[in-house]
Amino acid sequence: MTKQNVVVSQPDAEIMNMAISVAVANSSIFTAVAEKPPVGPPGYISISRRRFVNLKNLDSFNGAERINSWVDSMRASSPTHIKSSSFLKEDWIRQHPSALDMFEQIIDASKGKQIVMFLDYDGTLSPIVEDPDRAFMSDAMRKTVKKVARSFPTAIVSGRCRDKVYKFVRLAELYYAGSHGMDIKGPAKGSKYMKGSQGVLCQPASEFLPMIDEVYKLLVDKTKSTPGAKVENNKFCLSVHFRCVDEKKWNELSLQVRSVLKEYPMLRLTQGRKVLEIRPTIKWDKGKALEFLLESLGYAKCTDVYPVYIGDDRTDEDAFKVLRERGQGFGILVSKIPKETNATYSLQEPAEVMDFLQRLVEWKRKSVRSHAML
Ligand SMILES: O=P(O)(O)OC[C@H]1O[C@H](O[C@H]2O[C@H](CO)[C@@H](O)[C@H](O)[C@H]2O)[C@H](O)[C@@H](O)[C@@H]1O
Repeated sequence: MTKQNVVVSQPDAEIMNMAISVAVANSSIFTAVAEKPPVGPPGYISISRRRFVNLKNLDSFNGAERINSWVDSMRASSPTHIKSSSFLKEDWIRQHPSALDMFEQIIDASKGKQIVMFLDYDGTLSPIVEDPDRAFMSDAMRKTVKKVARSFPTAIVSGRCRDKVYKFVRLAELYYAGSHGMDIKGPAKGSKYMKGSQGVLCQPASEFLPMIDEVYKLLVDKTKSTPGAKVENNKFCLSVHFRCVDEKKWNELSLQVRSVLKEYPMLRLTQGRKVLEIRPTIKWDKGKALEFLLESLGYAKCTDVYPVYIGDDRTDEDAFKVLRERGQGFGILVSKIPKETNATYSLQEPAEVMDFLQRLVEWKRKSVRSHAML
């Protein structure tokens, strides 16, 4: 990495045509979409804004039906509503076996390859709780993640804003991709895997900051009449929490969100666990963040890399899909209930995630020791 900041040209007026420059050394992620030779400083690659914004698939705000379908789907995927038959569950587990049960096979497949770990935060490293500000991770989990980071390059990939997730995790040796990957920073301590990576590596949505702040204020104001509603500012995206809102009021809350967002076609909605996420309509997600980090670590074209992504939410599916398409490594979905997923394996809850990570660290320790004795 020669330069470490994403440079984005002028805001609003020509938003659809402007170029975005992203600092990536020898990048291949962006070259495929680059229309013109770089116009930014050396070390930056320019991407046409027209290409960067996913116009065809603009998941932008387009009506009450759409938002109602989000709410219906949020309702349907809530564990309190799902009564899956034991047959369904067994079938699902056959298709997505427990990563703990498959541990030996996983290790065999990773032999001779560099494992790179990607960990989602909420619902993966910390249990889901009512108050998003109190989603603490246990000290035991923190110690485990610290050991993981000593053994393999490790990144936290979260929908939360990077600073906030850092405050929960408090490990300076990790890469952090906050705001669903729209804010990536290297380890504060520096990295043995990527020299000079302490700074911000990628912020592809920085021109959206003023808009996100504006919409945050509007949403706070609009939703204050709905008891239990909470709007969280995740810097490059926003979360509107439904968890503490009476289910009878979910439609009302969704309509409040709609009434604000209809004025902002450059923002789109995605759905998480009892949360609607509002984010820029750029083609960037946790999958792109994973690719960016692999590339930055120098593994873009390596056949001997083995990325492992663990996550519990819909937004993690983008990363699972990338791994499936690359045919490298695998995803692990954290879920107690059968869900459609691109992950290969499953784990039931954060406690099982910790077991899996501990086994991985232990295996690594033993394999380093046995190599040293050769
Ligand atoms: O990508 P993640 O790290 O999983 O972040 C996704 C969202 O997680 C948080 O919300 C979720 O967890 C809360 C605390 O357990 C829970 O109250 C909420 O219902 C869940 O949706 C976080 O607050 C959001 O901002 C993140 O986008």
